[in-house]
Amino acid sequence: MSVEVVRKDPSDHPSCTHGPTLLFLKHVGSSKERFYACSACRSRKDCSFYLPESNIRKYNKNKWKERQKQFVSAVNHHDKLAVLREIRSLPSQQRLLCYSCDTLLKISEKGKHDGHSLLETISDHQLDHPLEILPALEQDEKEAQYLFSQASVDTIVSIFKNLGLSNIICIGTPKIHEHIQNNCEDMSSILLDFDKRFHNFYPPTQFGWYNLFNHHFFLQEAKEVFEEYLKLHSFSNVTLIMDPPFGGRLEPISISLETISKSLQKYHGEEHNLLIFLILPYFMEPHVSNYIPELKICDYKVEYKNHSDFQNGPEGKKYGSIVRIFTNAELSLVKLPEYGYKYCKPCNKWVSKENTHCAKCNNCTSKNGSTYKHCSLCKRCVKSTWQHCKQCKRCALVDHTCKELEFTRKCFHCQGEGHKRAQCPLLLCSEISDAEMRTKGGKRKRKDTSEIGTKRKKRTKKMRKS
Ligand SMILES: C[S@@+](CC[C@H](N)C(=O)[O-])C[C@H]1O[C@@H](n2cnc3c(N)ncnc32)[C@H](O)[C@@H]1O
Ligand SMILES: [Zn+2]
Ligand SMILES: [Zn+2]
Ligand SMILES: [Zn+2]
Ligand SMILES: [Zn+2]
Ligand SMILES: [Zn+2]
Ligand SMILES: [Zn+2]
Repeated sequence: MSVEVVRKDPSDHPSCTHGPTLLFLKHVGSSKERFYACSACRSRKDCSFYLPESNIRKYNKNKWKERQKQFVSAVNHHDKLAVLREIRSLPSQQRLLCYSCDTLLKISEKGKHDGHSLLETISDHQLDHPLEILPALEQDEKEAQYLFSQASVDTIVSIFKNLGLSNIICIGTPKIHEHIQNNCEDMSSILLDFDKRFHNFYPPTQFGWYNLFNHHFFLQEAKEVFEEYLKLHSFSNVTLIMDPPFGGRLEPISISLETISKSLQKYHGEEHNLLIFLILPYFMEPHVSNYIPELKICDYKVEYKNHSDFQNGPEGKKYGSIVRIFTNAELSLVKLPEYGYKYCKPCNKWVSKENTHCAKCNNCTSKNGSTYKHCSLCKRCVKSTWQHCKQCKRCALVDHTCKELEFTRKCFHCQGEGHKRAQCPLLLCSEISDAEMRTKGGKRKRKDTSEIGTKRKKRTKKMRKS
C-alpha cells in the first residue's frame, strides 16, 4: 500500500479546521482511491476530515465553516497583545503562565485557575524567550517540535549575515526567530507556525498562526501582515527558512514555497528568486530534487537539542546528525564553521571535514557524514563499510543477502529510485521507530506513517528517553 499527495494548489479543495485539505491517492494492490484529508494532521484522531473525491458533492461547506470559526474563536491576537503589555508592566513575581488555558495571567487572577498547570514568576528574559518556558510539542503526527541547538542557530544566522540577508521569514523555525528578535538588531524576522501558543508572546507583526502544508493563515489579519512584510522588504535581503515537522510531505511544501515566491515577485519583479533554506534529513535529497530541483544539499549537519538522531558527538548517530540544509543560495558563499568543516576548492563549496574529494567522481561524495571510498567497478563512491559483490555486480554491505539485494534496487514503498525502503523518506518516522525497537530488543515491525487514519502509538516520551 502507498499513499501519494496529488501535487496541485489546494486552495479550491474542501476545508477542514486546518484550511484546505489535500487530495491523496492511495494504491492498494491494483486498486486506487482518491480522497481529501487534512493537510496538517496525519492521524485521524487529530483531524477527522475524510472525503472520497467521488463524494465531493456531500461536502457540507457551512458545517466546516462553522467549525473553523469555532476553532479560531479562542484566539484574539490583539487581546493577547494587550495582556502581554500589561504583564510586562508587572514585576516578575506577579506574572503567571497557565499552560492549561494557554494564557499569561496576573497573580490576582490565580484563583480562577485553581488546579491548572501554572508557571509562577516569569522573568523579562523568559517573556522574550518563550521557548525556554513552553514545553516542546513532540507529537509526531502533528507538531513534532524539535529545537535547534544554539550552535546550529548561530551557524544558520551567520550564514544569513554572510549572504547579506537581513529579513527572515521563519516557517516552523521559532528558535531562529527568537534568536533574531533578541540578538540581531540589524535584522528583522516574522514567525509563521502552527503552534498557537506564540500568540501570547509576539505581536501580530512578528507571528502568524499558519499551516505550511496549504499556505493557510488561521486569522485573516496574519495573512495581511505577511503580505505587508513581503511588500515592505527589498527582495535582495529577504530569505525564508523552513524546518517542517518530521515526515512532512514535500509535494504540498513545494506548492506553498511557490505561492510565497510568486507573491514576492508580484511586489518586486519576476526576475528575482526567493532564497530558501529548507531543513531536512540528507536522504530526502532524491525527493527534494524531484519537487524543488533548485535546492541543493549543503553538508552542514544541523543539530537539535531534543532529538538524539539529530545530534553530533557521542549522544548522536555514529556520523553525527542526519539533518542537512537544502538551499538555492550559491553554495560557495554558504560558509560553514572552521571547526568540523573545510572549503573544497574543486567543488567550490564548504563540506564536512570527513568528506574527501574524489578525483574520479569530481565531487565530495559523502552523504551520510562518513568518509566514502571509490569503487572502480561501480564507477562511483560508496560507504566505506561496503564491498563490491561479484554476484550482485555492485557494492553492498559485506553481510548482505545477494538475492534480497536484487529486489531492492527500487524502493518497495514509493517505487522511487536512489534509495531502498529502509531509507524511504515517506517511511522516515517508522524507520526510527524500528531502530528504536531493535535497540530495545523488541520484535521488528514496520508501520506505514503515510497511512491516513491508522492508529499509531505515541512515541514522544520514548523518543525523549532514547
Ligand atoms: C521540527 S520543528 C522545527 C523547530 C526548529 N528546529 C527550531 O528550533 O526553530 C517543526 C516546527 O514546525 C511547526 N509546525 C508543525 N506543523 C506545522 C504546520 N502544519 N505548519 C506550520 N508549522 C508547523 C512546529 O510547531 C515546530 O515549531
Ligand atoms: Zn484538519
Ligand atoms: Zn488556567
Ligand atoms: Zn570536493
Ligand atoms: Zn568516487
Ligand atoms: Zn562496487
Ligand atoms: Zn551480493
